[in-house]
Amino acid sequence: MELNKYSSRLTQVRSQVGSRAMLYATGLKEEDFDKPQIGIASMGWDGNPCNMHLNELAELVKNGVVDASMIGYVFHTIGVSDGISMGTTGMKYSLQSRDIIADSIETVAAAQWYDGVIALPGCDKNMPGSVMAMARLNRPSIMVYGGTIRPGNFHSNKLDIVSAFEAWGQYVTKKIDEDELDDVLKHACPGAGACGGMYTANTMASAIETIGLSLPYSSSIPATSDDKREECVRAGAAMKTLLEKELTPDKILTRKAFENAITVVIALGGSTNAVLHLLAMAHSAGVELDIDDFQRFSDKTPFLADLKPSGKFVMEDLYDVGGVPAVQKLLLKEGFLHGDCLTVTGKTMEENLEELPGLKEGQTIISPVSEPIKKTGHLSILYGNLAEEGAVAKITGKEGTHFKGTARVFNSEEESLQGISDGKVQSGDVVIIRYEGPKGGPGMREMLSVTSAIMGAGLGNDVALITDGRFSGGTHGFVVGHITPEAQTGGLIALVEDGDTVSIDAVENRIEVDISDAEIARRRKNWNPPAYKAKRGALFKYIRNVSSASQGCVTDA
Ligand SMILES: CC(C)(O)[C@@H](O)C(=O)O
Ligand SMILES: [Mg+2]
Repeated sequence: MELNKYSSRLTQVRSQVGSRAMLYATGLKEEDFDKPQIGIASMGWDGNPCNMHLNELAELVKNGVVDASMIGYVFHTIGVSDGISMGTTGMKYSLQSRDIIADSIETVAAAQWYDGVIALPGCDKNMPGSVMAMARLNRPSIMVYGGTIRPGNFHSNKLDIVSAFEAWGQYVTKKIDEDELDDVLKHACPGAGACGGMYTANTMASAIETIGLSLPYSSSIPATSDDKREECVRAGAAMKTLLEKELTPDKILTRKAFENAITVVIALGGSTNAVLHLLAMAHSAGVELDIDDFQRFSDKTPFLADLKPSGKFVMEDLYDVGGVPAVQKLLLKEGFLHGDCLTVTGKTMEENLEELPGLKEGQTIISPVSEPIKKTGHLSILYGNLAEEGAVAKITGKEGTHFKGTARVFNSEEESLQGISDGKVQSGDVVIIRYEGPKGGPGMREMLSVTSAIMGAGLGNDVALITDGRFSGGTHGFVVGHITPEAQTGGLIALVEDGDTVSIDAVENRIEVDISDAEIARRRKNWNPPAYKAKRGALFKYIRNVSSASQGCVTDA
């Protein structure tokens, strides 16, 4: 069988003289022209711990590709560091970077006729962006996750990036001083790797490994470990198998595989961003999935993992007790997963797991299914007059299931942070942060600075926060995001005023503001949508193209 189905369009067609001349210049010899060509998409760049080691890993991937008698071409795409841009207008570029990554990998691989793609992503948006491109291209593909960061150690406390955000809340409320704050910042991120708790990067890597597009353990192997380097080299041989079996993403990205991913995200207590990203990945793959599917699986999947942000442990700890495959093995045994889904090993999930160990005896990170942290999932899809097209809540149970309070309205993240510093937010308030939606923000910033300030200020159990923006995987507390329709497009969230009563019911899955129809009509008459915040450039294009949060914020609908 010919493995160079795509690249042969350049290498085997006599008239493609320009192609052949230029390929000679890249170092190919005559005997290389019938080898498959693999595009290696590195999201490496120096300025972000999640990504700063990826170019080096890409060279290891290339070695593995060459060892398997194929040609490897490393190319690059962009990234945004959520951790670095958080709390600033820079974060408006974060979500759209997912679609730029997808577009750029699709562009290079399609234009250059690569026979397969191996992607090396690190930070949050890199993983879904890579998979969206793989689905669109539908050529054999493997994602090698850049890996999780190790925890920082300080006075025998395990620190991570969220420790830094929460330290700020402690500092402004005078619980720690300047020196203690500095110590946290200096120790929070000890090297390369994506944020260490079950935050968005580790959530998406776990979801994608479960879907079957990464080799087993990819999501839990730490970034700086020898195991990660070894995984990179192994990807070449795995790619060869995929080419031989013609195992394309459409055979892996099935409805059942997405159901498995949702189940694992819920068992692990993963980021609310998984809702957006899995919807977008399903859209690229042509798989039917909607936000209500998340409720269906949340209703029947137990929340098991004592991982940060709501728990104690980090991804490296999970790796030490068996990693994501051991969690899959438990869930498969208990009947929560479809074992017959194909993966990039060329085998099914069940076949992969047969050869792999289960959770280590005596471990305390993953609860048994009979004694979960919470019987049902932490993700809820809420509806009501405040979210006629849906909203996503993260309720781990520690915060309770109902909240009724007084609206404290802010028209941006900055306003809300100022409000908290000024002591405007008090126990019993429902903090509303609006005009932060996909079009209004634009770009649905993550409200991690705000939720961490609330936590750090000790208000975590006493206030709720709702927004048409989104949350970091590091956010915990009583929070509802992705409110759709967003304020910018006239959702009722735009008409709420200070002092209104808002109720959130995470049992009945409702989110309502108590205003009469007559009052709503009166307020609506006086409301005009504010001007878009971008008038040209990338964010303007984003505003024009982006779909709602309930549709995954895709830009090609
Ligand atoms: C900075 C974080 C924690 O990585 C965040 O961006 C997330 O979404 O989890
Ligand atoms: Mg993020």
